[in-house]
Parts: sequence; structure tokens; C-alpha cells
Amino acid sequence: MPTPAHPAPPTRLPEDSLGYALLTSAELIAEVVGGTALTDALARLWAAHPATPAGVRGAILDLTYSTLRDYGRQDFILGKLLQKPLPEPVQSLLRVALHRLAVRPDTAHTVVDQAVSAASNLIGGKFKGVANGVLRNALRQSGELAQAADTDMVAEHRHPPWWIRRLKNQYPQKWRAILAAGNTHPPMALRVNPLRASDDEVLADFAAAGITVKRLAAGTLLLDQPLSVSRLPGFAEGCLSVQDAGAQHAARYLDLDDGQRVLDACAAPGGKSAHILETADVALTALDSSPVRAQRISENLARLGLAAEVKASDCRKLDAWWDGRPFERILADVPCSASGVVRRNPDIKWLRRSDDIPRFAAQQAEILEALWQTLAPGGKMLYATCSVFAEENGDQITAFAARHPDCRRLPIAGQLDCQYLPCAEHDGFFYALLEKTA
Ligand SMILES: C[S@@+](CC[C@H](N)C(=O)[O-])C[C@H]1O[C@@H](n2cnc3c(N)ncnc32)[C@H](O)[C@@H]1O
Repeated sequence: MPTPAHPAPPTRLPEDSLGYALLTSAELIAEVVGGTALTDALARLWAAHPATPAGVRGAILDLTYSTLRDYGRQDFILGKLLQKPLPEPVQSLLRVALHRLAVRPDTAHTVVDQAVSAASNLIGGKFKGVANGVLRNALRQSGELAQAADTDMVAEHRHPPWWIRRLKNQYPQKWRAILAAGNTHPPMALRVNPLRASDDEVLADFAAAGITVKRLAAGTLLLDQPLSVSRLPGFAEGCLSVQDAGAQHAARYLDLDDGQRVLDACAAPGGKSAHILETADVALTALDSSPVRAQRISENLARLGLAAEVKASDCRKLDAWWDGRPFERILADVPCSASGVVRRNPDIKWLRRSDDIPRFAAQQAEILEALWQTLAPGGKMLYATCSVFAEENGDQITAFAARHPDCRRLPIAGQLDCQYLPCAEHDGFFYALLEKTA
């Protein structure tokens, strides 16, 4: 993993200034441009600056995530404004500032001023004048730059070319809507823990606290506005979890019953494990290949007053974790491109490459093969991804079913391939339910 070019945040700008947020965000985006996942860059930033106030963290996160969603457009515009490339993180500072100018044109003067202050903290202030000139040109030429951006595929759709082409091929009618949804701010949905509270009790507490929600389904609430969990009545008491409405289908589609032996094979951080345990009184084994992430399963279950057998192991290595007793239900929420949740992780669309998709598909096929051996005859396995790409979804399952005569595909909500596309209510998910016939 590349180390950050400029790990130290600015020192001469007040922490609560826009300039500080612009500069810190630029450092983070420069790391992503260099190939680092945003979560890793953020983990390093907060570890180095643990006392950063919540409000300052929020401003940095908001600016960074929204700039990465918009990156394709601002990078195109920057390319039009520069004669030759500038060093990082100066270029990223300009991308962040251009994004801010686009979304807050009413504050143009402040944005330019603060971005120039930020530039004076970088590389000995060498590019302060260039930054000023570029941003002033951007303002002067905003109309023609916007027009040019509207005719460029990446600038218009804010996704990489291979991603746009893939969606165009696979969704000739819907690709534009999928891309547009991927550029929006994600919704915040909640899951009610029926072991601790009823929907009615939670709704009454929310109404009393002035929080507006829509009930999408039993146990699934959609907040009008994302809120810090510390402001949600009942969260600390384990009455609620944050979980996308699309992800909440997994436990429902698994067809759970009390007393079953259930495996959640790729379980961390444990959102679906918890939902399984809230749905039925089952004996759950929750497995994840990452020991660090497996630890989070235990923590999340503990907050909700739930328990499972948690193991850190690669689910493909049966000898390492399986005692030979078959499972009646298996959830295979496999690692995937995460193309259905790109608005939550906007760095991934710039970090992934086209050939990552067949690599994910190969890994998913191996996981399916291994887990099938652990499923009891008559048992059911739910295959799930947060992807919208066919190679990881319908194609994968069609090929698996063709290889396994003892696999019968069961319809979910009337469909064999249950593909949810990202929209205002939920993220993009895929589900397929497989029954072992012998
Ligand atoms: C999509 S996430 C799971 C999300 C989880 N089901 C939830 O709802 O909170 C996929 C997980 O699979 C894990 N993983 C990847 N390869 C694995 C493997 N071969 N065996 C077990 N876990 C694996 C990753 O560490 C990651 O935590």
C-alpha cells in the first residue's frame, strides 16, 4: 500500500476553517489517487489526530466523500484548466475546491480564498499563485466548462469508462438511472430489533424526538435525513441498528425457523448475522476470513444482546473451521465489487479496474463450491452480493446451478435473479436462493 505523500495535516490553518477541511480532504483524495482505500487513509488520519472534534471530522468526511462522488467531473474540468499536471496533493486540492465551487457557488469568494490559504500550506506554498489563477479561471469560464463536461462520458456520469460501458451493456434501459443513483448521497435506513422494541414503540419515540421516518416494511425504517446514531432514541439500548433496507432482505429470504443450524459464511461486521438472530432462535456460526473484522461481529452482536459462534477463517478452507455437521441454512454474502453501494464508498469506482470483476467472480465461485458441501440435503443457501454486475450475480448462479444437479433455484418475490438496483430507498443488492435437493 502506498504511504501518504503528505501525512501531516495543515498546522497554520484553524481546525474549524474551510481551508483546513479543504486541505485535509485534498490529502485524503491524493491518497486515493495513489491507490489507497479511503477507509485506510481515514484510519491513519484519525489515529494521528484522535482529538479532532466531531464537527471537524464531519466537515472533512462530507467534503471528501462528495468530492469523490463528483471526481470524474471535477478532474475533467481541472484537465481543461491546467497546461500541465501539478504535483499531488495540489491537484486534489483543486479538485476539492472545484467541487465546492460547483455545489456552493454562493460562497465562491470564500472557497477561492480558503483554497489559496490551503495551497500555501503545501509544498512550501509554491503553487499558491497557480491555485488562485486556476480557480479564478474556473469561475470566469464556468459556463463553457460545464458545457464541455456535459459532452464527456466520464465527466457527465462521474464513473470510469469501463464501469459505464459494462452497465450500458447489461442494463440498456436503466444504466443512466443506476449511474445517477451511484452519485447521490446514500439514504440511512434502520432495522428494529424485535427482541428489544416494537416498530410502534420506536416510531413513538422518534415522533417525540421530532425525527421523521418512513416505515418501508416491518422492522425497516427510512430516515428523512441521515442522523448521528447518538441522536437516535433506543440505539444505545440495542433497539436499533443501521442497515440499508436492501440488506435487510437477507434474513427474510433465508426462510429461517427456530432451532436451525445456520452459517453466515462471510459475516463481518455482522449486520446480517444480527438480523438472523433477531429473526429466529437459531444456532448461528458467523465466519469471516479477517480476524480484525471478525472481532467486530462479536462487538456488534454484544450491543444487541445477541450471541453466535464467531470464527475467523477462510470459508473455503473447510478443514480449518467445519466440524462436519451440515447446516440447514447458509448465508453466502460474498466479497464483491460493491458496485451497488458505490455512493457509500465512492473511492472504489476509481480504485477498481475492469479485470477485478472476473477476479471477484472466480473467488465467489470458489466460495460457493466450498459452502455447498456444508449444506444439508433439503437445506437452503442464500447467495448475496452488493453488486449490480451480472458476472457476480445472475451469471454466477446460472453457472453454479448448471454444475450442480442437486441444486434447485427457488424464486424470491417471484424471480430467480432478485436484483435490487440502487435508488432513493435502498442500495443495489442481488439475492439468489438455492436448495440442495439430495
Ligand atoms: C460483503 S462483506 C459481508 C457483510 C456482512 N455479511 C454484513 O452484513 O455485515 C464480505 C465479507 O467477506 C469476508 N470474506 C472475504 N473472503 C472471505 C472468505 N474466503 N471467507 C470468509 N470471509 C471472507 C470479508 O472479510 C468481508 O467481511
